[in-house]
Amino acid sequence: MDSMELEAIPGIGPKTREALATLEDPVEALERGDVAAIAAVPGISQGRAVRIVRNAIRHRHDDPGGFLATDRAEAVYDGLRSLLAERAVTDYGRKRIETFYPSAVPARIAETRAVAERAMAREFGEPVREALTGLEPLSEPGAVRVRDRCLATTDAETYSRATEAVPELSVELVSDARALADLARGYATVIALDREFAGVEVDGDVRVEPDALENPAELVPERVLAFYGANRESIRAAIEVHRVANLECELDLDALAGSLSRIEDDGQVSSDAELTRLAAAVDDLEEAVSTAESIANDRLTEAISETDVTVDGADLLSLAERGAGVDSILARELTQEFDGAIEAARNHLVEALDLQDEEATAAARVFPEEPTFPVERNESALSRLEETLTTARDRRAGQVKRELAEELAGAREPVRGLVRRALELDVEQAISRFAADFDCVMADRSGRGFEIEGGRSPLLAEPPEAVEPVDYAVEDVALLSGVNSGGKTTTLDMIAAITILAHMGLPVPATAARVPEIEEIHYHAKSSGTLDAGALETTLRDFASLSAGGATKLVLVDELESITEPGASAKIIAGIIEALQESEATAVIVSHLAAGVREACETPVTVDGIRALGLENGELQVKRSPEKDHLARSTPELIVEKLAEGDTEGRTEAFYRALLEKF
Ligand SMILES: Nc1ncnc2c1ncn2[C@@H]1O[C@H](COP(=O)(O)OP(=O)(O)OP(=O)(O)O)[C@@H](O)[C@H]1O
Repeated sequence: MDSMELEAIPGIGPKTREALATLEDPVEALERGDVAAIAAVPGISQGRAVRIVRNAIRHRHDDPGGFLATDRAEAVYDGLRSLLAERAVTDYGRKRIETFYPSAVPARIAETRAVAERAMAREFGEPVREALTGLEPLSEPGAVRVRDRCLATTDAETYSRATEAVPELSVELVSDARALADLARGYATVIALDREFAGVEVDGDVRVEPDALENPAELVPERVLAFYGANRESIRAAIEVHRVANLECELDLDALAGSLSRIEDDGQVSSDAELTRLAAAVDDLEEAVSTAESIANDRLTEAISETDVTVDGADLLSLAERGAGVDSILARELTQEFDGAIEAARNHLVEALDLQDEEATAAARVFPEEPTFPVERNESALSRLEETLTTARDRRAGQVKRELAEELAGAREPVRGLVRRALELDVEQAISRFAADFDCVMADRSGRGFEIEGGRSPLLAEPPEAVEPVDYAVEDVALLSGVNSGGKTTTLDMIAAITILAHMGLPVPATAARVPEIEEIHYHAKSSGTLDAGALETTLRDFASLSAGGATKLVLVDELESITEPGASAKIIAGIIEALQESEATAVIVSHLAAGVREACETPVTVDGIRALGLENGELQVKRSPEKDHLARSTPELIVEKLAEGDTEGRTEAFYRALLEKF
C-alpha cells in the first residue's frame, strides 16, 4: 500500500491522509497498528486513532465487518473490551486493545490468536507490571537551538541547504575571511562550509568542513541527545521491562542504561568529571577571586600592623614629596610579606577552582606582581581567565556531547524497537491477566452449534470466583426455559461473550469450548415492554431477514414474548424457530412460553431448561447448567407446589393440588 491508497481505508479522507503524511511512514504505522503514533498526529484524537487503526486492519484483511449485528451484541463486545483494556498498565496498551474486534476472517483471528497464545505461555508477575508503569510511546523532542556554534558560507545555495539541513544552528552568509574572524568572536566554534577557506588563518575555533552537511547529526549532537533526553524515562522503563520479562534484544542494555544516565531531561550531558570541573570553575570564578583578594589583603593588613617600619627622615620627606603612598613603603619594607600574600591569593584561586596547567598560569596573572595595597585583581587578566575557562568548558561539552551522540546515534532505531516491544508486551500482559482472572482457555471455532464446558459470563457483577460454571451444548436451535432469575440471560451472555472472544482470537472463560464458525452474531435483549404495532413490525422484519439465509449466524433471543400478547408471541417464536432450523444458524431462544411454542411448532424443537431445585428459606435453588430436553418449571408452579406441600389443615390442599395439576 502506498500513502495515496490510505484513502481506501474507511475513515481516512484527503484531510486525514494529509495529516497522516506528517508521520515518517504512515503506511507502516497503520500496518503495525501503532495507535500511539497515529494519535500523536495533530488533529487526530485517541478515539479516532483507534477507529482508523481498526478500519485499517479490516481493510488489510478484506473484512466486510458487521460481525456484531445488534445493539446487545455490540454491548457485550464493549463490556469485554473494557475488561481487557482495564487490565493494561499503559495508555498505549488500553488503546491497542480497543483495536481488537470480532471478525469472521480466519487470517485476522489467527493474528490475534498468536498474540494471545504467546501471552498465555508467558508469566507476567508484579515486577513486569511495575516496570510497565513508566512506559510511554516515544515523543519527538521540541526544536533544539544551539547558540555556541554557527555555520558560515559565502554561497547562497549552500546557505539555504544548510538552514534546511541544520535548523538548530545559525547559518551566516560571509563575504571573506575577515567576516569569518568576526564570527569567531561571537561563537565558540565556527564551521565554514566552503572549500576556499581551507588554510585561512583566523583566531578562535574556526573549522573548515566542506562535507559537514552530509552528516548534520555530527554538527549537532544535541539533536540525538534531545531525543534521548526527552524519552529518557520511557527508554529506561523499556529496558527494565526487557530485563524483568527476559525479552530478547539486540541492544546492549547495560551500555544503553549507562549512556542514558549521562543525559539530562533537556539533553545536556552530566556526570563528566572534567566538564563538571570546568563548569563549576566558570560559575565560581567571581566568588573565588573576591575571596582570594580578601585573603591577600587580610595577610597584608596583619603584616603591616605587626611591622615597625623605620624610615629615616630624608627618605620620608622624599616619599611624601613624590606623593607616594603605602605601596612604596610596602615595596621597600615588606616585599616578602607582599609576595607571600599574593601567593596565598593565587593558591586559593587555583585550589578553590581546581585549575590546571595554563588555567593556573592565567590565574596567576589575575593578581599583580608589583606591590600594592589593597591588593586588587587585574580586570583584563581576569576576563582572559574567564574566557579561557568558558572556551574550555564549551569545548569539553561539545566533545562529550559528540562522543555520547556518536554512541547513541546508531541506537535510535533499535531503541524505537525496544520501546515498541515493551509497549506491545503490555497488550500481552492484559490478555494474560484477563485469561488468569477469568480462568480462560482458547476456544475452537467450527461447524454449527456449540459445546461449552464450565462457561462463565465475565459480564456478571459477581466476582469471578462467585460465578457458577455452566455446561451447555446446542446442536442447532434450542428453546431455553427456566424460572425467573434462574440464569437464562446470564447463559445467553455467556454464549455471546465466549463466541465473540473466540472470534476476536482471544481466550474464553470456560474449561473447554467449541463455538460455531459464524459471520454475524444477532443477540436480541429482552425488550422492556410490549411494543406498539410499528415496533413489532420492525422486530418481525429483523427476524425475517435473519432467517433469510446469507451469512452464518449465531442468534440469541431473550424473552421475545414481552413484545406482544402471550398467545401471539408463542406463534411468532414458533415461526422464527422453524425458519432458523432450516437455515445454517445456531440459535438459543429464551422463553417462558416454551411449552406453548413447542406446541405451535410444526417441527420438533429442542427445549432445554434451567432446573429449579426448589425454594430454600425463600431463596431459589437452581442448577445453573441447562438440562437437555427438560421443560423447566416456572416460578408460579414452584410457589403453588410449596403452598400445597406446606398446607397442614387440608382444607385448602385440594385447591393447591388442583392448581398444581394444571401446570
Ligand atoms: N452462573 C451463575 N453464577 C452465579 N450467579 C448467577 C449465575 N447465573 C445467574 N446468576 C445470578 O442470578 C441473577 C439473575 O440471573 P439472570 O438474569 O440470568 O436470570 P434470568 O433467568 O434471565 O431471569 P429472568 O427470568 O428474570 O429474566 C444474576 O444477576 C446473577 O446474580
